[in-house]
Amino acid sequence: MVDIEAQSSYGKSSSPSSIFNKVDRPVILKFQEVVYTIRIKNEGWLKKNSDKSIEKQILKGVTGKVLPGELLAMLGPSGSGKTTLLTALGGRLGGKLGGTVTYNGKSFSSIMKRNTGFVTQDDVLYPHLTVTETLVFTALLRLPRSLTSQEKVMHAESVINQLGLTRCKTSIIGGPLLRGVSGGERKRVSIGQEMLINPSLLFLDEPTSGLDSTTAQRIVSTLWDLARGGRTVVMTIHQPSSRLFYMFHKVLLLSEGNPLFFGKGSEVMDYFNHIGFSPSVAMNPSDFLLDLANGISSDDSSQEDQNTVTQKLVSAYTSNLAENLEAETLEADDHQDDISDYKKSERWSTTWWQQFVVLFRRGLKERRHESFDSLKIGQVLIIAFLCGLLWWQSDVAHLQDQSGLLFFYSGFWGFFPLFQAIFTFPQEREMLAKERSSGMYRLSSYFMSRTLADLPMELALPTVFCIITYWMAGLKRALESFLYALFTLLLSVMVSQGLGLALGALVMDLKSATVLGSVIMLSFTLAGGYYVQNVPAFISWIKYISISQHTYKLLIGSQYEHGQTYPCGNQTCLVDDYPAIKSIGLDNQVISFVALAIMLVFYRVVAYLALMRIGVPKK
Ligand SMILES: Nc1ncnc2c1ncn2[C@@H]1O[C@H](COP(=O)(O)OP(=O)(O)OP(=O)(O)O)[C@@H](O)[C@H]1O
Repeated sequence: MVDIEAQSSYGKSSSPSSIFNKVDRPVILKFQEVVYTIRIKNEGWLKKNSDKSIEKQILKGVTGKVLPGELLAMLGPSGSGKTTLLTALGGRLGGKLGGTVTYNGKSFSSIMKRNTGFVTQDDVLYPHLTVTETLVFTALLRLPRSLTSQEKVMHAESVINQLGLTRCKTSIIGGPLLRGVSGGERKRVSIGQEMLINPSLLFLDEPTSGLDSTTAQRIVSTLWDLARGGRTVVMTIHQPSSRLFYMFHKVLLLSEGNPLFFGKGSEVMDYFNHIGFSPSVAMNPSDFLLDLANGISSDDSSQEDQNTVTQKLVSAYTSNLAENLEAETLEADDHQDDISDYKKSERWSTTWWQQFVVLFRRGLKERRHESFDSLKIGQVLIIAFLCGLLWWQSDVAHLQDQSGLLFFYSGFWGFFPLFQAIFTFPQEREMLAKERSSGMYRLSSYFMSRTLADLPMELALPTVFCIITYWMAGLKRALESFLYALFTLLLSVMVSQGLGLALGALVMDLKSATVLGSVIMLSFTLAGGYYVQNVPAFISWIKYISISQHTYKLLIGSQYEHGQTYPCGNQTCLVDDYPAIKSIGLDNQVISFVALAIMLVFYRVVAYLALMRIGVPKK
């Protein structure tokens, strides 16, 4: 693999291709009568007696056509359906979508998906990676396997240069609590990630929101240049300045899901003038359009109510524009180049192994601060030394103390990895959804890399803990017993980690997953055979799935044998008769190994299956 920072000087000397070059396979985007309905649950105690759910129509028959080289801006007030339509056109919307959307006359396919760039409203980027690292990792994952790693790095460098990111290429992206690059630079990084694949179709959800007008202008100019290279560019925008407005080739105006205008940006004012709506004073066209979409006519004298204005605009659209648009979208395209000509075999740009290696390296880089978190390491070391001191050189004469230490092992190393792992997938949800919906990698390569990247540190900490406490506390002085105890502990850590991964992936909400994790692990601990020796029969099943029970049993097995005695009062007693050992038994160590091994696999399979729903539109 290439070293990203070492390779980053490539772009200076050579620019392999410009992102503004012509695309090979232009795409004509057509959408006819797009209707989208959702079901909203009627929740709350006040609505107890009403119907369980209501239907809400978000898009009410939107039609349009965008040609290669055109930049379409979708305007409308907040909640008018812009993002919903953009997501539908980008092939990322599940649920009840009516009407037809075609790309060069074909429906959306996985090949089309790989030729589509989609920039979401919120920039979903890793905060601890630099601009160069972000784009290089994306290039390594998204560019075809026919290119070498060095060529991919050069390509990323050329995108950095062309999007004007050279000045901040070594800065980290940053996040809410971490200072990084500016909002405009972050947006350009998001656009750059999509430009790497040189898409024929580019969708952007409010790429200028939150930016000053000069930065917004720069971004729209970039999009305009990208469109000029034969791309079909569709974006949503809230309130563009008049400078920006005249850069749009086409404009779609929405109001509560109804189209009010679709056509050339240069003709929009004439159209509204023609149907009797014109601004009373010279104003920014987008302000005027938004007023109209909100049902506010600038003609103060009429004092019409907002619904009447909207109704008038909707019927004017139906009688003046709808028919022509319908006819236009039904026209056969003389476009011969078909996106489906792409080789069907290349569903993924890179091999499974390449994806795994890149994702593994990216994971290590992004989480190096977490893995080597001094607070986490300090916490484990302090507890290890405290345990060592509290149980200092206890021997079998203090069987109760020793078995208490073993039970503490199983409890502490049940909870600790569980709570580390619970955060894994909820924290990555948005990134996974974004990258999976653009067909960047297989779920299996992501899953393996994500779970394995954390493992070295996850296993190093219990190993250090065990080395410190085992010898300080004077547990059985035999290498064999030490290794047995260490192996048991590591196995148990991996099972608890798996449970944390599964809960995080299933619930995808940190608060609920943490509560659920605490309840489950506490139940396992209570049923571990230490506190309650005779678990009632009707709840005895919990023993079989309790991580603590199996870990405790194996740890006891590593220290004591049948028939071994210990001094109790004035006499000697059998360890077999010590209540906590008697209740869980010294036999059937193998069953506990098998049970833990099954749980190790089972929880990971559950996590994997739960992740399959992320980044895939709901049916
Ligand atoms: N899954 C959903 N559940 C409930 N409501 C939804 C859902 N999806 C969309 N909506 C509703 O549909 C309407 C349109 O949403 P959308 O995000 O498309 O609007 P928008 O025009 O992009 O708004 P904004 O400019 O504020 O981003 C909103 O009222 C929104 O609340």
